[in-house]
Amino acid sequence: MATNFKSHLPIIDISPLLVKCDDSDMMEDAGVAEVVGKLDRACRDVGFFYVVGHGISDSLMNKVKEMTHRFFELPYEEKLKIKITPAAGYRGYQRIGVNFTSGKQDFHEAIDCYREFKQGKYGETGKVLEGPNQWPENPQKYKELMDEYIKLCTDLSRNILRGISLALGGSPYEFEGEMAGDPFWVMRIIGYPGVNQKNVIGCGAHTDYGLLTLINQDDDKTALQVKNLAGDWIPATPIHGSFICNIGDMLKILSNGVYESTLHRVMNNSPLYRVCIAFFYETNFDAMVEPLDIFKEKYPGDKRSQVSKRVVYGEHLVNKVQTTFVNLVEHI
Ligand SMILES: N=C(N)NCCCC[C@H](N)C(=O)O
Ligand SMILES: O=C(O)CCC(=O)C(=O)O
Ligand SMILES: [Fe+2]
Repeated sequence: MATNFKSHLPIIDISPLLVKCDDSDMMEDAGVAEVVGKLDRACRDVGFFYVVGHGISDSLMNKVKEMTHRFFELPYEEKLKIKITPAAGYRGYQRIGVNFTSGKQDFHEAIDCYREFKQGKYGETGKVLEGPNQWPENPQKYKELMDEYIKLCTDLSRNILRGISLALGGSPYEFEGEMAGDPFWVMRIIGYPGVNQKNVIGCGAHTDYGLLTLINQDDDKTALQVKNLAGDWIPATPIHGSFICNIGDMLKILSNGVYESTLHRVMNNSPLYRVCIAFFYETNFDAMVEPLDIFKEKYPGDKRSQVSKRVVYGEHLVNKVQTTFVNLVEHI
């Protein structure tokens, strides 16, 4: 695990990158080069970092969390109107205890959303996740708000990945085109009830499945924990207005193992209800993901580059979803 940090996660102000991210020669800008250097260190050493200067307004970040609190406060019957089922493409609301990580029940409830796509577009594999996202009637305009948020998160993720692509020594566009020019995305809107006992596992240790994750979490509870090289769990204390950004399994493979996806878990050791909106930016659904030639050439002798993995992203995702919700299948 590429996490040799001791306590804090790095904080990166990416605004210089965003100013230039549409210029192909962005690396000539000193500000961009500095951001790229920081991204490289953070991705090599930690796999997790805070992003500030990302251009998504505080008021939108907050509104997304406020609306989410309002949804989870609704009575159970109300939330169950948009219940997750295999027939609904595993989209919708799941009560506490439905989600499993490594065979254990997690203590959270959530709405799961996936990018929508045309029936049949991704064959048999894609069928598992087909269907429209399910949105509640209340709070009103929740869907509209989240649609706007998803659009901004998609653009932001692509732009951060341009920096990461440069950080690996590639062009800005190694994670576009055939690999991720038509990126899939996943969004989990998650609620963790407050507890009065320690060490209740809100979400068990896992790595994320795709390229890059953007986490928008409540400011006043520390619950997300990241595992370092020494095996300690380091708290990812909230920083107001920031995203926590972390590397997923597909970026590990594409980078030839130079950057790794870091284990993390969630424990809301607080009596207060915590929400988190996790946006997962992924490759194309049908991308065959394997180490990119450019990174195999650049990092041939690297010990960590023994990534022989080759996986179709959509299959990786569907496998994970079916393991996570194995108990739902019986209730169709
Ligand atoms: N789409 C992503 N990355 N979701 C991460 C969820 C992690 C928990 C899930 N139960 C699991 O077992 O992985
Ligand atoms: O609740 C969080 O802070 C993170 C959740 C998470 O790791 C995930 O859904 O993949
Ligand atoms: Fe995660």
